Amino acid sequence: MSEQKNAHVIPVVKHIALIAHDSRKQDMIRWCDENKESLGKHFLYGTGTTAKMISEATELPVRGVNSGPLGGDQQIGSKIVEGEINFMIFFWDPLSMHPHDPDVKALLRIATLYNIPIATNIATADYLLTSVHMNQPYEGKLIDFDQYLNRKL
Ligand SMILES: O=C(CO)COP(=O)(O)O
Repeated sequence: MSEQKNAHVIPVVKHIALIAHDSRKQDMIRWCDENKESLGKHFLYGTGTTAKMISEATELPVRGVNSGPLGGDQQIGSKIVEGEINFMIFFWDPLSMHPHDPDVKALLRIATLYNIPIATNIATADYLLTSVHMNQPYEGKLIDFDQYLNRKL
């Protein structure tokens, strides 16, 4: 076997945050289900309820933080600042107000500031997931990589 074949293979893996407001959760679940194979290559985070619903519907492992209204948006924002998230899919609700609107705005602000690609609808999420950047090996900080490989979330 050639040396090349024995070379250590680095898996293609990015850290993606998945977040959806209630009126958009079904869109998020459907999109995740349709893209299950591609998403399965990446490490997924989500706000509490979104993460739970995606995991239950698709069996994709999604590491949940708190629910959005209970600080989940801020936790995701903090992970962005720490360099732990590469892409954000955030299906926010453009038709209603939320009690944690300042947190939503703060998350969008911090993701913009840190140059994180953000998809707020299915069309853009499709572009992100099929982008060459999504499919380049991860070069940044990898957290809990062993856990990721074993899918022990
Ligand atoms: O409110 C949210 C984002 O602002 C989403 O939170 P959940 O995923 O917990 O519903």
